[in-house]
Amino acid sequence: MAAHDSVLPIIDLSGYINPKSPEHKEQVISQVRDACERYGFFQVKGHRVPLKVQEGLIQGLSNLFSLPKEEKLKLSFLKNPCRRGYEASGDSIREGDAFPDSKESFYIGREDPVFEPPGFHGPNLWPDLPEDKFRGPIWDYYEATTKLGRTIWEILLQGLGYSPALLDAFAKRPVVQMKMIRYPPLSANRPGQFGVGPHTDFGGVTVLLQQPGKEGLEVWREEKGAWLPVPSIEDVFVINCGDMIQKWSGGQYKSAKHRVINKADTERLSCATFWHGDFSATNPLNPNDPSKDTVGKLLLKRFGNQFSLPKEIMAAS
Ligand SMILES: O=C(O)CCC(=O)C(=O)O
Ligand SMILES: [Fe+2]
Repeated sequence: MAAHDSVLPIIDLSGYINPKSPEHKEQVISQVRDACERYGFFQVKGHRVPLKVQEGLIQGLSNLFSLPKEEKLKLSFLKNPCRRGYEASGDSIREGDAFPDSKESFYIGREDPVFEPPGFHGPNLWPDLPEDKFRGPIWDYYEATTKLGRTIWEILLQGLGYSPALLDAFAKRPVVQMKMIRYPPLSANRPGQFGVGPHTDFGGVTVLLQQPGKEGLEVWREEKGAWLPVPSIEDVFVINCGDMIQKWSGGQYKSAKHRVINKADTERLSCATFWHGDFSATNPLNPNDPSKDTVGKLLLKRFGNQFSLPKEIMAAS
């Protein structure tokens, strides 16, 4: 495993999705397990998300973030009970950081017709842009990465010796949230300000697309005491495990700290699809886990802190 240490592995998922033999599939499962144990992060190719869909997403993000600020603020996520919509630069700060994140973001999730407390299901907010400029390509991408997130969960389960069929009970109507992000050019930041400050993701599997050629993501390597930059490669996704997976796998799969610093003097776009599972589902990575914590309970614990959810939403948890 020597060569692995200074770069994240790039795993070819075609060996799992379209295997030439059972061994081929097993090989991918064990590569993913090794990467999750060692880094909590890896990159994937052969994932079956068409390049056209990825390009459509990046173009859609560019269309959205170029809207006038007043237009974007009309869609503020702070006024939305499902926390869907627009988050302005400066709305998000973590304990210990000197400045709020410089990024601006836009959130969507499953498209459910009515709001359901505590706020993981409900309708999305869509900007006033023609269908083919935003909603169409964004939804295609959401669906494709939702499928990829499920495939990764299947692989993670098998890496721990469980059947992928456990996912049927875990994901009847999974919470899958998508965060589209724009990082301003470096010169727009204050000295020491992060695009996104150091954090771990709080839920299940994260499927991340970095705009090709726009670097900035770094992963903390505890053993080395150093940040490892994650290259931004066309048609390659970054996958990582959140805190729920670390907890539910008994620490076998890591939830690694990461951050974003856009060092370039051009904007950087990215998009994270957070695939969590059903709100009321319990641990599929250890079906004998005595704690009966649900996805919803664990998410609310963290969301509550980060977004200052209104009291009535917290009370419903
Ligand atoms: O933009 C990126 O590369 C990473 C974003 C991220 O870590 C997050 O939104 O949780
Ligand atoms: Fe993250």
